[in-house]
Amino acid sequence: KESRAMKFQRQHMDPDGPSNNSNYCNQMMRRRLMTEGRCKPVNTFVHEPLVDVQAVCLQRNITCKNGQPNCHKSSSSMKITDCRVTSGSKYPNCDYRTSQKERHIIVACEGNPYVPVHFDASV
Ligand SMILES: Nc1ncnc2c1ncn2[C@@H]1O[C@H](C(=O)NS(=O)(=O)C[C@H]2[C@@H](O)[C@H](n3ccc(=O)[nH]c3=O)O[C@@H]2CO)[C@@H](O)[C@H]1O
Repeated sequence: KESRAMKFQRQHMDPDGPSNNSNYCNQMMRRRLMTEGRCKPVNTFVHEPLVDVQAVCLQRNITCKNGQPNCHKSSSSMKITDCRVTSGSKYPNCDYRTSQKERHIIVACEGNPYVPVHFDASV
């Protein structure tokens, strides 16, 4: 069974990206298995080294969207790509808009080692 830490990496880590093509999200959402059963509506990929994203867990605690207190915000902005399903998207042909941004990321961390397990938001 996939651990939550590994699921976070599958869904949100792409250190070698971003590739500047408008099909990035259509390709990556499939490749990372987020178009099975349904088109995942929103997903962010982070284009920074894994160690830098793991280090976000060392920032002070802030409240997550779900009210839990185990979220942390990156101290600097990071290169990300937001993938958002288009209005014309029809499962199983999931279609995404690809938006490259530089934002602070907010992740939830859990476990020992205390590592990212959920992408909460970007600001
Ligand atoms: N505090 C916590 N501590 C520990 N665990 C926590 C905590 N909170 C949730 N989980 C768990 O995480 C799991 C999970 O998949 N949560 S999810 O909200 O659906 C993820 C969102 C995110 O993937 C994506 N999104 C969203 C915005 C954006 O900018 N970029 C972007 O990518 O959309 C998704 C839906 O919003 C679930 O098992 C839940 O129990």
